[in-house]
Amino acid sequence: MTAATPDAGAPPALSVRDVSHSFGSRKALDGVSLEAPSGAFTALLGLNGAGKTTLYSLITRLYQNRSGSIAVLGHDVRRDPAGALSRLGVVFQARTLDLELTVLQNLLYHAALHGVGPAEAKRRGLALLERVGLEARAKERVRALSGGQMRRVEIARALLHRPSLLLLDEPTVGLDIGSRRALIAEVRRLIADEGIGVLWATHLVDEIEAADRVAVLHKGRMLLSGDVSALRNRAGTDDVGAAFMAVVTEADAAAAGANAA
Ligand SMILES: Nc1ncnc2c1ncn2[C@@H]1O[C@H](COP(=O)(O)OP(=O)(O)OP(=O)(O)O)[C@@H](O)[C@H]1O
Repeated sequence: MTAATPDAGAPPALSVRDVSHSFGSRKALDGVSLEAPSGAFTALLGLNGAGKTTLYSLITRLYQNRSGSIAVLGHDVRRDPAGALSRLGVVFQARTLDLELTVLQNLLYHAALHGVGPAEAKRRGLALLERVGLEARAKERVRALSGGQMRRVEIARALLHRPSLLLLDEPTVGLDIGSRRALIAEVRRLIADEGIGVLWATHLVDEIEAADRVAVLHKGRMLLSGDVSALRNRAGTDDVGAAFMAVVTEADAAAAGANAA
């Protein structure tokens, strides 16, 4: 298979501009902007409570964004929700498969919700299961799968309607090191083969590679968004973990200084 190259003139897979969100008086996101290009792995890096899940909830329209704009491949989620959501595949942090249905039944059910006909859904579902190494388990109940295998089914399911953007919210939580590596490698292959854009929320810096894009979210603010080299240069270290912590610590110190003044 040849690698897919994204159209240079096309809008980015995801564009977030100046988005804020509050829960009562608690500001969870404060003027957040971010771009995830097609054909690239963008890591949304943030500690617990940074605002990653809130941002995903706004992109997927679980919450409605009231300020700023969010667009999936140029389709604004507020003005053209159907156009945006049809181009979006999501793997949530919590498992969302029906344990009592078979693997294939889970996929067919999801495909029906997206208007994919049964014959096409079965053909594509089996092809995607083969991709993630689970074709032989298609007729088993999901309950019989391991956590890592369930995650791979969720990724296959998220790709059924051929989205341009795949959002994953801390997808490796609870997986062992082998399953984590296999899952990340699979997603990277998908990017290379199909040219989709991926936004991968995590706090695990070892999931990031030198060629990736990285967006550092901290306490609701986007501290940095760009190439991994931009993060390293900003912190003056090649160690991505140390660079992440340096940027976060600097932001905390600046906030403490501003509060004391
Ligand atoms: N439904 C809610 N009601 C009130 N506050 C909320 C709600 N959801 C999130 N928050 C708050 O918003 C902030 C961001 O939370 P969010 O879950 O988006 O962070 P996160 O980066 O996904 O964290 P984690 O890595 O722990 O999952 C936190 O201060 C959190 O307490």
